[in-house]
Amino acid sequence: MKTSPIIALDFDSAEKTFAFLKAFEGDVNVKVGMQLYYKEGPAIIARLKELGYDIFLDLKLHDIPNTVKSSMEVLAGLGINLINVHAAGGKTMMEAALEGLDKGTSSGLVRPSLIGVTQLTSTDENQVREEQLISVPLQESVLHYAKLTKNSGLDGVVCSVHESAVIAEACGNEFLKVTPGIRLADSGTHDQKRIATPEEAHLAGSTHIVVGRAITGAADPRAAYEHINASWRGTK
Ligand SMILES: O=C(O)c1cc(=O)[nH]c(=O)n1[C@@H]1O[C@H](COP(=O)(O)O)[C@@H](O)[C@H]1O
Repeated sequence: MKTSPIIALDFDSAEKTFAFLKAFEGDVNVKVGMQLYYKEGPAIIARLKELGYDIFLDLKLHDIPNTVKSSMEVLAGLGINLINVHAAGGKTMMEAALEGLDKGTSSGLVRPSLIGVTQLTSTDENQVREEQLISVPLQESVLHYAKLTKNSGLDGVVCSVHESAVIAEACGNEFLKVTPGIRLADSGTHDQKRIATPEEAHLAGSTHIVVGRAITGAADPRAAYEHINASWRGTK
């Protein structure tokens, strides 16, 4: 992926997606999530690729190793740049995901980077304790999943900005820290819990930021993108 913000294309149709993208040309990173992919299927990926976008396919696979492996083999053929699984699926599942990607790209396609979702940014300390029955602090749980992801051979994690620095320390600067939950100081949090500004992401060492509603819901999405990009690069 380019080192620029990844715009979450959380739209319910190709029509709305391409209307939104008119302001962006092919020079940004985009994320296709479950809503858009389930609606439009692989065709949406082919169209975005044709226009030159770098693509994060965010389907958060989490199943038995064999199912994840064979699904990844199929998805690898789409020619995407980045894809994810839930780290909670475990080491064997993550290794199987990698195997599937390798198999699906053995004809010469570039293997997409594979990252593990640690704890969703919509999760807080209380949920981890009460609903997941995890007795260690949330940051420790995220760090545990980051190390497990690294030991499984993956390229990085999805985490919140709050955990980027500690993951960099344990897993290295090159290990991807892809951070959603990005909000400007004056915007609403919606369903996110572990939020941070683009400036904070820059300081914490996030390697990528994922931004949806702060751009897609802005009155001027291109201006919002430029503002966030400059803040994240530390040039503002
Ligand atoms: O894997 C993701 O992209 C993801 C992981 C996570 O922990 N939290 C999270 O918000 N996301 C995705 O990042 C995007 C954030 O959107 P906004 O909250 O609108 O910026 C959504 O498309 C989520 O599906």
